[in-house]
Amino acid sequence: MTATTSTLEILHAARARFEAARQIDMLPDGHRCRGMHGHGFAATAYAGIPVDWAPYPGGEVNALQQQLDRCASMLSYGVLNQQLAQPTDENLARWIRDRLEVPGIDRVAVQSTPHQGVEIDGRDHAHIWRRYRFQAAHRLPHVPPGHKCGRLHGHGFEVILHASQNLAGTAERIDYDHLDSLWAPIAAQVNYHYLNEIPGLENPTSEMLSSWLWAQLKPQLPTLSWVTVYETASCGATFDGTDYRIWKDFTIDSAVRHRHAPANEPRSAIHGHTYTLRLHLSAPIHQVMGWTVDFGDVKAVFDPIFKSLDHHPLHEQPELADGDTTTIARWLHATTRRQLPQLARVDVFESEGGGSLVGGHLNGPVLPV
Ligand SMILES: Nc1nc2c(c(=O)[nH]1)N=C([C@H](O)[C@H](O)COP(=O)(O)OP(=O)(O)OP(=O)(O)O)CN2
Repeated sequence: MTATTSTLEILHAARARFEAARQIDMLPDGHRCRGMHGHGFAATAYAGIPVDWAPYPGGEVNALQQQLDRCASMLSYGVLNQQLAQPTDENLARWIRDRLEVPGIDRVAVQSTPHQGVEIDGRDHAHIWRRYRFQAAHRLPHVPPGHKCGRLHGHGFEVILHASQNLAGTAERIDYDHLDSLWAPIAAQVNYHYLNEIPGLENPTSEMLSSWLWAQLKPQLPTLSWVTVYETASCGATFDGTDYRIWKDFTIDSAVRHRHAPANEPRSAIHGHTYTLRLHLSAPIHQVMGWTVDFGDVKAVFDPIFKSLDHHPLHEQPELADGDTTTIARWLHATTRRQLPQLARVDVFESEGGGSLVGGHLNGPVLPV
């Protein structure tokens, strides 16, 4: 459930890490995860927290964090089977969700490794995802002369395959392993290759790559819900079979204080964060360029706003005086949309996974931060 202000949806987010052991007995004999083993888990909760629930306006993310930390501490350095019989990622996410004493929980995600996880959405559906890497070269043949992406260059690309399926009663490893088996022939085509030489990838933007991957995979994986392509660590595209979305991350190092925090709350004093700002844009694909909006144009348009925030005291700007991530994300959404009407959503994280999401619609894949 999201909190809504006129046309905007707002989600607060928090993440907690915990180390724990588990064995998953329902897996077939011989499977590596049948034996006792351990993971460094990350749990993330997203909630549209109603006004007046947190101890002070602007304290929502911290209040959610405390709740999530409490749940994680019940699991930390323990054997998960003592809490739940089949501690798959999906079951863990439900277990945590059921113990969060927070109104407006929208989704809960669990990552068992940096490369895989499950998210339980507001309709109780499970979305599993798994991340793959490949090394490849490309050039964008239609960009204007002098554009750096017109030159032959390369990336360590990352792809996340998201499948929407309810794993209840089935073995989680079948699904992760199934994704692996579908990815293997694609990896053989793209890894250590020049993408422009692959039929269908003559203009290999992130957008074109995401829809090309979708076309390869969807017939074999009807539950495929999104394909996400990271072109670099800070930008990429997502395709859901119909619509494209891109995102671009920015990092700002800024000071802040929470105006409404009580004096005994550390956030009432001047402090600071290395924030991650993630701008999501949604637009029809340009038929020649093969992209929605050039990442470079997003950077150029956002640059003055970026410069007004980076290495500045945010709370000294009248619109940001409250100092919390929701206020910052709302302001960024309003201010940036005037210059970039394709802006669909803004995420502001003050810590790993902890922050606020603001936009017209907040559905879509939650990308690991
Ligand atoms: N919408 C798209 N825009 C751009 C794409 C694309 O696929 N879709 N691709 C490129 C280039 O190939 C390029 O490699 C990406 O460059 P850039 O946007 O500059 O991203 P960086 O991470 O290198 O930028 P930083 O300066 O590190 O922020 C261009 N545009």
